[in-house]
Amino acid sequence: MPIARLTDAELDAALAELPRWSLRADGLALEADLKFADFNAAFGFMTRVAIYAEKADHHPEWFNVYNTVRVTLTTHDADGLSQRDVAMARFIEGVV
Ligand SMILES: C[C@H](O)[C@H](O)[C@H]1CNC2=NC(N)=NC(=O)C2=N1
Repeated sequence: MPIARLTDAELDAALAELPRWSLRADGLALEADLKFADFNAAFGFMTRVAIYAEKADHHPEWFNVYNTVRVTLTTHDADGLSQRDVAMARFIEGVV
């Protein structure tokens, strides 16, 4: 089922609220580069996000190298950004 895309105003508000996150060049995703103390901390973070993702049925795209995780949030069912991405970014800010 399609999900509503963020309006320009909603997107501006989300970017203001989430300083660690930036808009991908194509405007269809939020990105953040996160750094942790070590691999254990990075993988612990990914585990917490994975549990959220399963509950929310909303899944991140991410790339992990040792203590870094590059996270990309987009809503496939919206072909762009939705409030689900904002909610996930907020959750991530609470556990990072
Ligand atoms: C069938 C299932 O509910 C959908 O494919 C869900 C799963 N996880 C998802 N994750 C993300 N990031 N976007 C989606 O549109 C999405 N859709």
